[in-house]
Amino acid sequence: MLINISIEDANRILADEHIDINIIEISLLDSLDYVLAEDIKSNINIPPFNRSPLDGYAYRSEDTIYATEDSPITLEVIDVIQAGYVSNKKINNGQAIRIMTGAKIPEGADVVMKYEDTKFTDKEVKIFNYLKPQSNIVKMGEDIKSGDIVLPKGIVIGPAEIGILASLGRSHIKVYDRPKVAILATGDELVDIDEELKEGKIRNSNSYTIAAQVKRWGGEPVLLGICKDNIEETTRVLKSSLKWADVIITTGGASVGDADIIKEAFQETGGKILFWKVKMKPGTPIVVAKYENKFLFGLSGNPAAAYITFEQFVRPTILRLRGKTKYNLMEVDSLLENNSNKISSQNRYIRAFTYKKDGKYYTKLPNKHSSGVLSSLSEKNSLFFVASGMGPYKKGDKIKVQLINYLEVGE
Ligand SMILES: Nc1nc2c(c(=O)[nH]1)N[C@H]1C(S)=C(S)[C@@H](COP(=O)(O)OP(=O)(O)OC[C@H]3O[C@@H](n4cnc5c(N)ncnc54)[C@H](O)[C@@H]3O)O[C@H]1N2
Ligand code: MOO
Ligand SMILES: [Mg+2]
Repeated sequence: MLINISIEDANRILADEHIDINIIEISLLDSLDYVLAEDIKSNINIPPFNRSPLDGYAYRSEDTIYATEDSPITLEVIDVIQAGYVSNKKINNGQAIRIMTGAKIPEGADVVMKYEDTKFTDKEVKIFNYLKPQSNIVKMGEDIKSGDIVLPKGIVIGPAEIGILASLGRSHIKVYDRPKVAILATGDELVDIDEELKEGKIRNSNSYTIAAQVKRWGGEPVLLGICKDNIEETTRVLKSSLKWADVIITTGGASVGDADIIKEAFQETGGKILFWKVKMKPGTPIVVAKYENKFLFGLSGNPAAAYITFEQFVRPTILRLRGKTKYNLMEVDSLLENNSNKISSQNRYIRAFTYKKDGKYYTKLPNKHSSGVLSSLSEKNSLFFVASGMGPYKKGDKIKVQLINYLEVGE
């Protein structure tokens, strides 16, 4: 078992683990934010015909070569085409058809002039200037050509992709499924949110924080409730969850206390421990195991430690399980707003609020930092990483922060 490893090694070990991704078929609108699991090829041209981009008149360009402001050319109007309809008339010399935006260009016409630049009656239209052939004609296949791979496998489905799929007539598509994530709180001291608080007890907040983080990154959280610090009971719950969950996250019992049994429980399930303890604060005692193709994350019981180690180590795994290939958090250069007097003896992620003003990012640190304090994580959107031995920092120092809610956008 690897113990007390660096943050980089922990990330590398996790990234090297093989990921089995499930593919499901899903209805179009439900596919928002899923990753596409098939190449989408078009079997039609879009638009499927040459069409008018304007409300105006379609005619033959050659008829109007000599049209000028002072000496307009008059054409006979032989039909009207609304969008969605076609004309069975062919335009000959000296003729025009009144046409609406989106309608199919009639046979014989090679140009469209908008209403505003003409003078017209029901029977005639006057053209005052010459337009080259093909002016104001949207070509068949301008948007999508038949045979094109319009959406490649691996892209994230957003509103535009949903529209493209709709235009291709796809009501169902193949996507990578969302991982099912079982969440278990462990600790004799825990009661659930609707239970009375007796002496020595605290409420289980971790399960809810973690479930919200899982949801935010697109996993499907399933709360397993609370387990006592008992290895048999914990192992039993883990084993039954391993039958259906892709990921199990526990909180508590990860350290060296008498009742800290998570590492042993992971082993009892038959899982292989990938590592235990990472050189960082908060969250040092994280334990990660693999059982077949499933991941088990044993996070510290301390609420801020669980929150931060989730973002560093669990989030990338959830995103990979959803078929995403980009999963690093966005990092920005920022200016520190307050002094941070501590010299860090260990690598440390400090919770922070980062905002933009006049084109620059600024970062404010809260007063409370302890790994047992959850309240000061409220409205924090970033983490200031301080490597071991670094600091103190003062107001105005240039720092780098991770934005917790945004993924890095790369090529
Ligand atoms: N002798 C040592 N003691 C500790 C060490 C160490 O290296 N040597 N490491 C400390 C560090 S760092 C951390 S972090 C914690 C990790 O603790 P555990 O993962 O074993 O978690 P617990 O002991 O079960 O609980 C810690 C703390 O968190 C509270 N807690 C637990 N579950 C929840 C929950 N679901 N919701 C809210 N709060 C929860 C629990 O009551 C404790 O206060 O160990 C240090 N000790
Ligand atoms: O690593 Mo622990 O999470 O700081 O208290
Ligand atoms: Mg403990």
